[in-house]
Order: sequence, then structure tokens, then C-alpha cells
Amino acid sequence: MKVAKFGGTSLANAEQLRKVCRLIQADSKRRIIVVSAPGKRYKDDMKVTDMLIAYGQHREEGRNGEELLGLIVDRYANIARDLGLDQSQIVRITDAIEQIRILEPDENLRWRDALKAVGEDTSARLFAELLNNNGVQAAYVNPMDAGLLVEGTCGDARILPGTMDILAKLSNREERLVIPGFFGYTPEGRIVTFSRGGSDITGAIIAAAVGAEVYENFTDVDSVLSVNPSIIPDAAPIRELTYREMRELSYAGFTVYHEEALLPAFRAGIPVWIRNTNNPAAEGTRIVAERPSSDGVVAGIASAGGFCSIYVTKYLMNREIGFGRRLLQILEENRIPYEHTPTGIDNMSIIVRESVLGEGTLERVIQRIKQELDVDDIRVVHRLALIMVVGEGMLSSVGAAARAAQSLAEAGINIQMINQGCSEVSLMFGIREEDEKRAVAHLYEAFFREAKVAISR
Ligand SMILES: Nc1ncnc2c1ncn2[C@@H]1O[C@H](COP(=O)(O)OP(=O)(O)O)[C@@H](O)[C@H]1O
Ligand SMILES: N[C@@H](CC(=O)OP(=O)(O)O)C(=O)O
Repeated sequence: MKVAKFGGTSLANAEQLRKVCRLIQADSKRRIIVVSAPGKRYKDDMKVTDMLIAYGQHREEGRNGEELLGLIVDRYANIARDLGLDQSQIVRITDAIEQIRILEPDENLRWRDALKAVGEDTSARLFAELLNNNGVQAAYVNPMDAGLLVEGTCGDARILPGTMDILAKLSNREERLVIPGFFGYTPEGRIVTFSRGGSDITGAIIAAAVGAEVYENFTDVDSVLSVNPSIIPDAAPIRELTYREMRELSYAGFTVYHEEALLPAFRAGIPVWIRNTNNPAAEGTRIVAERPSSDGVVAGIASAGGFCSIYVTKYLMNREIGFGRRLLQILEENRIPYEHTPTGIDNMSIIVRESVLGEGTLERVIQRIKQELDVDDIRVVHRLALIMVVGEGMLSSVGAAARAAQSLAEAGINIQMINQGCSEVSLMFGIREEDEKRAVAHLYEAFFREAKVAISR
């Protein structure tokens, strides 16, 4: 059995849905289909999830949002009409969307998750109808009925223990199952969504639960590329990656596959195959437990901005028992998750995401560090980008760090921080955000283009 997930780009309009339908017809092993909400049809288009979020904002501000709701309903009605669904089918689908009128904003803003979920839910209902119209026996399955039980705050669902055993029963069903991605239910029946892009997570959880032979993740690129294509449009394709390589790359900007969608597949040993709905003949990228070490030192280079560094110095820090714990405890008590903590003999940096720092939080943290830890100096560097150079080959090769540092030096880029992951499959550089794209381009030259020339000589 295969589990196939189709992203928003694969469901953006009727033509895309027809392609997906043909892919399901072409392979009887594709028994469980996880779908996203319709994505962008062209560059400046709006994803349905973003339209639903905007609708929620309108309602929270006391506006009625009817115009936006109309656009969302039209988006699905047009797709359904273009697909030749009959009037009663179209009404069933649009009626379900209009139910969001009865949702009321609540204090905890939990209603936002119920709103967002409507995008994937409607896609699943629509696609199940399309399959049945095309002679493929299919059923829409709501995540509650499937048993996808979660806990957690809005937009940060975590699956509950025992869920996998319940989901495993899906494999007994005869017909194809179409399941909306992106959300689950708490045992009390409340909808909680995963973080953005989270349909990948639903697909991975279900693939792991039913023990699928493969988890096919259909998107709009022929493969994962060694660098984000918005930086290097002709970046080399990657045929195979290990779970841990992909984990490091998706952490820092490879949005093609959600970072939280690796763990379920990894634990269950399910290979993930990233493929193109628009070109299913392309090889795609397989994410597996091991790959041949002969395939180059570096597999990919990822980058992400939006970090800041809190740099603390104190003479004889290395001798002070409990210093690091007390420093991190101040962050914990201010509910700040930290990303990295590079250290020296008398200094320690804590890298955090700017997005987790609420109004005045950083000032409070700095004040407490000064008061409680008697430090010599404390500095904050904002607008940092992290660059990850990732590859299993770095385990067994010498000089990757030197080569990377040299290429950044040649580009005149000041390295603020270097960290070699304990896993040794990644090298991380902290640089100023404004240098991010140039840094990636230079590293790409050093590890891909120059390396290729050297080999072919
Ligand atoms: N390294 C990369 N390789 C391929 N695509 C990437 C990479 N980094 C970012 N992307 C982007 O990810 C997009 C696909 O992911 P996403 O938009 O979530 O698709 P979907 O809607 O199918 O889930 C691609 O169109 C591409 O712009
Ligand atoms: N529709 C949701 C979930 C998702 O996974 O979408 P996509 O497959 O288009 O990345 C979002 O936009 O976040």
C-alpha cells in the first residue's frame, strides 16, 4: 500500500485535480490520499488557507468578511463546475464551507484552527466526489473518524499516544480513502492544526501508521534541489537523501518538505518519495535511512533568516558550575525556545528565533542575565541568517569546513558564528541577513560547480 499526499500546488485548479485523479487511477496501490487546500495558481495568487486566515481576521475585527467568504466559496465552486460535478455535489461542497459563518471568535483564538481546517476538509470532500465520478470507489474520511487524535496549542498540534494504533485500521478499508491533511482533533472534539505546510505531517503520520511501502509526497518540482531554486534557479537535483540530511535541510529553509514530517517516517522506516504532479515521469527525490557515500561530500545548502544571538561573556565562565543552566533557565522562564548554544572558554551565545520574542521579552531577559549572573558583557546581534551545509559525506572527508569558510571569505562575508552539528552531517554558519543569498550562491559555487569541474578534469 502507498500513501500519497498532494500539496496545494497539485490542487490549485480543475486541471491540476484531473492530473491527480489520473495518478490515482494509474496505481491501485495508492490507497490513501492526503490532500491540502488549493494553493497558488500563479505567482501573486492567494492560497485558500491564507484567504481563510484573512477571513478570520476580518471577523475578529468586527467586520463581516462576507466578500472573502464569497471568494473562497467561488474558488471551490469554480473548480467543481470545471470538473463537471453536478449541481447537488457542488451544493454539498459549498454548503460545508458556508458553515464557517456560525463559528464565533473565542478568547484563545482556537476558532482560527477550525477555520483553517475548512480548506483541506473541502478539498478532500471534492476530490472524493471526483474519484467516484471517474469510476474509482472512494470515501472522504474525516480525521476524527480516522482517529487522528492530537493535543497542543493553535497551529501546533502534536499527536497523542495510541493514535498510530487507531490509524493503522485504515489499511483494512477496501475503497480509496481521501483524508484532509493539516489538522486533527483533540479527544474533546476540538480541531487543532499543525504548523503551516502541515499536510506533509498528516501524510507521514498515516503512512507510518499503516506501514505503507512508500510515502509519496507530490508537489510542483521534479525533485528536491540542492539549493532553494529562488536563489539558484538551475540548482542540481538531489536523487537521494538520508532522513537526517533532509531534517537539517528542512530546518533551514527547504520548504518543499515539512521538518516535522520526517520523524514519523523515520521511526517507521518508511521511504519518502518527493515527486512532481506535473511531471510524474521525473525521478523525484527519495528520502531513506542510508545512501551511498560516493555521491559527493555535500548534498545541499539551506539558509534561513530571522534569528538573533544573545552573546554573553564572563571571565572564568568555564569554572563556574551551573552557569549555563542558570542562563538557559532564564530563557525557559520567559518561554523562549533556543536553537543553538555555541560556546567558548569565557563566552556563550544563544541563538533564538526573532519570531518567538514578544514585546519587551528580550529586554526582560537581558535585565535578568545582568542581575543574576554578574556577566562582564552582554550583546545582542539581530537579523542573523543561518546557513546549513549538509551532507553525509562530510563524516568521512577532510576540509569541508575550510572550503566553506574560504568561499565565504573570498566573497567578503563576515562569519559571526560557526557550529558543526554533533551529528557531523552539517556545518552551520551564522552571518548577517543581508549576506544570505550571496553566501549561498558562493557556497554553491564551491561545493557544486567547482567540485564538478575538478572531477571532470
Ligand atoms: N531545495 C528545494 N528544492 C525544491 N523546492 C524547494 C526547495 N526549497 C524551497 N522549495 C520550494 O518548495 C516549493 C514546493 O513546496 P510547497 O510550496 O509547500 O508545495 P505544495 O503546495 O506542493 O505542498 C517549490 O515550488 C519550491 O519553490
Ligand atoms: N494549506 C496549509 C497546509 C499545507 O500543507 O499546505 P501545502 O501542502 O500547500 O504546503 C498551508 O497552507 O499551510
